[in-house]
Amino acid sequence: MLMICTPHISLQCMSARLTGNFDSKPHLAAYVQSTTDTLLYDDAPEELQVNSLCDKVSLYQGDITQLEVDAIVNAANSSLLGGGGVDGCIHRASGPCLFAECRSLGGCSTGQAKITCGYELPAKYVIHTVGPIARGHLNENHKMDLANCYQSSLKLAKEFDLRSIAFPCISTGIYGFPNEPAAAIALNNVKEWLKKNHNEIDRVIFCVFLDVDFKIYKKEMTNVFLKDDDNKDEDDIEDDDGQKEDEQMNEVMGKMEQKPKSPPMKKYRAKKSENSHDDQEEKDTLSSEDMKDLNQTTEDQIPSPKTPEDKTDLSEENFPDEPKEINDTENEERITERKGSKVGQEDLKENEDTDETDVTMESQGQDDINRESTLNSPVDEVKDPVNINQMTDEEIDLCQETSPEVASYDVEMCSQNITESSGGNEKTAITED
Ligand SMILES: NC(=O)c1ccc[n+]([C@H]2O[C@H](COP(=O)([O-])OP(=O)(O)OC[C@H]3O[C@@H](n4cnc5c(N)ncnc54)[C@H](O)[C@@H]3O)[C@@H](O)[C@H]2O)c1
Repeated sequence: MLMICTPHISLQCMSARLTGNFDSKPHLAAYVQSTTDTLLYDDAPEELQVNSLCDKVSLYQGDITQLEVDAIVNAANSSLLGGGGVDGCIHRASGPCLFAECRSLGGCSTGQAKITCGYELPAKYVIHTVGPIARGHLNENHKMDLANCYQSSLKLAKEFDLRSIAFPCISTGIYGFPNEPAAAIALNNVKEWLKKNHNEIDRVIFCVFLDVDFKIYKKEMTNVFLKDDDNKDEDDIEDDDGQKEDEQMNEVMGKMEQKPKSPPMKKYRAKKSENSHDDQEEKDTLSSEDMKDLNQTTEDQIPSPKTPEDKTDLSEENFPDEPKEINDTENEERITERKGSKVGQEDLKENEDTDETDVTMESQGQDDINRESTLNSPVDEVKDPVNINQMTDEEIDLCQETSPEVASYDVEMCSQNITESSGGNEKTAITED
């Protein structure tokens, strides 16, 4: 059943139909999975008879930080240190521990993805990916980079046994990727991945924020997924048969052991060492490109306590192609608010000497920000991010309490590194600027 959840139906009544592997946290709106009836919206078309591939996808319009899924994807920038738009919302909603963990990841290249815990978010994990900066016009590299964002994020979801994932419209905001081609790339890449990994995930949610994206996805989703019914070719039929066998097998296996929903980081580590030969087999079949990605993602994903010299210098010169901050009136308020916190000062300093932003992108970014704020996006409720260096031991303990997944992750060690680095390179980097 192709699900299209719209704001007309309150999430509360929808969550009443919530089924499947989702923890029901009463205070959190949850995304809807209606298993029986057609879901839908006022001018709902006939019930959409679609093949099983579409049982896995949903369209949701709203704030991604509200979704109670295994992972939400963040449209981040290459520093992974937060910013505005969906990136800013996710960082604000998840709390200071997300910032601390991102800081230990050493940035992320365009088209790649890295995973962190979700901390105070209803989602268990955040997959940070960096989309291409298209500035309103497209070339083949932009399209490939955007496709890689979806592929890398889904690859991480599979590695971490995540069963549900929500994507925002990556790169279509301040990065200026045109909305329609971006939607087509998102839908087609998710479809191709689902064809090969049908049993690896229960739900992929396309979380749109703006009406323009909702209209595009509503139209495109039926085209991209319904098309399968008409021109199913031999391979697909074979795939489906193969998948049917897998499904039966999984059903039997499923009865024998309850699959863990999504193991916390620590378990993942144990699993990795036990079945390293499996990983090796998988690596043997992966292409060299995938190998690079896989190594890059798996080794980097598990934050291990870093010695001071390990730190990657996150100052601006290491991320030259990052578009500069947009300073419009709303942002100015936000910026003044953030000036109070040390983090705000650091980030602002890093961004202060920014060169001219691209006019198209700026106006697009500006429109996005204005539109976002008119949509009462959570961006309006800006909370000052607490600076990890100023966190007391109790706060750090609280971080670890709120997210069992990070029990083994030493926030203290990380904050110690940060204190040292802010005493060392970062200060130098800033004065050099
Ligand atoms: N530096 C800034 O002032 C600034 C401002 C906006 C965005 N950003 C962000 O811009 C870069 C990434 O650009 P991008 O176009 O990939 O991302 P983006 O600018 O956040 O836009 C991506 C999409 O997400 C949508 N969106 C915004 N808030 C939410 C939400 N709460 N839930 C769901 N969807 C939402 C937004 O409407 C757009 O369709 C990063 O640097 C990131 O920090 C920075």
